[in-house]
Amino acid sequence: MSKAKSGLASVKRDFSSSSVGSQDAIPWDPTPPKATSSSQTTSSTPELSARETARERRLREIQNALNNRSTPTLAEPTKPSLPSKRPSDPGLSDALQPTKKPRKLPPGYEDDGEHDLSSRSTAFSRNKATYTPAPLTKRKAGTIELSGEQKQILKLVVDDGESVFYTGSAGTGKSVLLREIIKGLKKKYGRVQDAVAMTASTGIAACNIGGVTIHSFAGIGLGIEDAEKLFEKIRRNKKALSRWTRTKVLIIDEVSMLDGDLFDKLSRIGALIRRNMEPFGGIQLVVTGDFFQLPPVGKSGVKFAFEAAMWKQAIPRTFNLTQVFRQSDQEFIDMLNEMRFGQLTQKSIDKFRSLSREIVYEDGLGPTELFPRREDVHQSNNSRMTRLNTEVRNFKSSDGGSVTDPTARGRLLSNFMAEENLQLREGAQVMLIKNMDEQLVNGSMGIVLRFADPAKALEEDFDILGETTVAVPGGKKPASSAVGKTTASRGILYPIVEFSLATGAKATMMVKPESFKVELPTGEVQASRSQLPLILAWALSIHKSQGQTLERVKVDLGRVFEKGQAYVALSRATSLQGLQILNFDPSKVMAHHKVTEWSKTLQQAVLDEW
Ligand SMILES: Nc1ncnc2c1ncn2[C@@H]1O[C@H](COP(=O)(O)OP(=O)(O)OP(=O)(O)O)[C@@H](O)[C@H]1O
Repeated sequence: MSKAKSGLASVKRDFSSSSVGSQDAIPWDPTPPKATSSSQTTSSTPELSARETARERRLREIQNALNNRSTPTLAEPTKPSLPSKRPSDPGLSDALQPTKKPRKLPPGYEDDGEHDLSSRSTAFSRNKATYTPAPLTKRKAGTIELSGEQKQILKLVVDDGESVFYTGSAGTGKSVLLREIIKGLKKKYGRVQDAVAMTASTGIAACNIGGVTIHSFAGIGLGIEDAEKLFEKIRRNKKALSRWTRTKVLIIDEVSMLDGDLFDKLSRIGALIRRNMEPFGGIQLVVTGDFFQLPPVGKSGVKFAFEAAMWKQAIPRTFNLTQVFRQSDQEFIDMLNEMRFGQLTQKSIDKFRSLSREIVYEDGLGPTELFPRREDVHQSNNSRMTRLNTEVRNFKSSDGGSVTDPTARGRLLSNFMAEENLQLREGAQVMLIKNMDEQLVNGSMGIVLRFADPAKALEEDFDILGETTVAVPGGKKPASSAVGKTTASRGILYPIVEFSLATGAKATMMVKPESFKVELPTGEVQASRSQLPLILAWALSIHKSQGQTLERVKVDLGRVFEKGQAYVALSRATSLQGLQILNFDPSKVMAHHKVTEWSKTLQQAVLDEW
């Protein structure tokens, strides 16, 4: 086998643009598109669809402009008194603009020359910037073309069965690649029971990939005892024992938060159970994460997984993804990379400081404020809700699953992004927490326009997102009761949300409940929750924001206390224009010295290998 090019030789290249291109389009389908969500819009009323392709939309806009009429929206709010005014058609003026200077877009994006990042009007005056959201970039709807480096790792893992650790700075597509790897492995192993174990260091990260925590997979409880004692414990747990024996590939996501001692214990346990003295008993490992992001929690002296005695032996190959997808502005990418390595130049410090201005978003959709503490998140969201002064509607989740112990169950359920009690009001700013189709993805932001009865979809002309079981508005039914299907929901009012898409277009949809699960490789659902796939999004914890891509971000660095937190928070933003930073303090953005040192040795090791 030809030796794969290890990106770690190019850790330095992180500071500049990367160039790996890719030829073959790989269809990207995070969750199967709901037949209803896309097809309804396009097939039932194509001329009114807010979800048509960007090109169709532009043609219609131009046609409308020529005919001197405004663009119709999918569902008009019944109450015109929304909290803020949104332009009827933000793309219209662009249509009439002279062609802008071409700009460089990262591979994976398609530029037809019609849109220019610089065309977003961000006028700075007296420490205030006005931001008129315009189409950001045009990405091929429905497809993400994996870069060359992503494809290379995919092949090594799926085709060649190699154990790998791949890292990369924020936004380099680690999660996108992991989803492709999971897809590929599931296809490879088909029905082989327990073959692919999808785990992560924390519950939230595990939920994001539809898996379980590494603790839960391993059956080690808190994992405090030594490996031999834990081995005895697992031997008495038939299910855990069988998982360890059958697993062919163990995926560990967000490894930066995994404790180094635990890594060694797991390796030893695998060897003991499988009677194979190789690390992890010979199980193929796929480990990913960015050690410059959040560190292991709950211990004073942090021991990172790369400090584990078995780390190198267990994962002989390491790769560094270098192509940043989340941001396309090279200045911002460079600033984030400097920050990641704790090497901020004065120029970048000045630039970060200049971002303290308030940004006025002309479409009324405000930034998401990121806080390190949950209390601040609740307080911020609650105070914004109270200001709305519209009727509160409570959506209570319907929970289930095989874990019955209330504490254990509560802990599992608390990892879901979906709330047990979701309170919404007309005008509430919300974020979608599930990939629904190509355009409405985890992280899509919107505003609740009104509440309506799904049975009136045809009459009132709106589309419905999410067509599964029903959460209980008002909490009238017990939380554990599994309730009926869509047809049984007659009379229940669900929110109609106007989403702002990455293309700059709007999509107005009714949002219905979706199910969220913590599932073992056997298919056993440990905990499940049926709830609207929405959360209030004026504020979010940095912890929950990990993995998200946000176009409008506000961070007060004065509140940040943990290494890596500032980097995670700022790197969620897609552009400098959509980022506001209060109390910027260079000492708050320092990388952990162990991680910085480790990354240097890695670089050297790979250079030697070359
Ligand atoms: N090959 C690609 N082509 C186009 N867009 C991509 C590609 N890979 C990733 N992206 C996009 O880049 C953004 C960041 O991707 P992703 O969340 O996978 O990065 P990440 O490395 O996991 O980031 P983080 O470490 O910050 O969580 C997402 O919007 C994703 O859709």
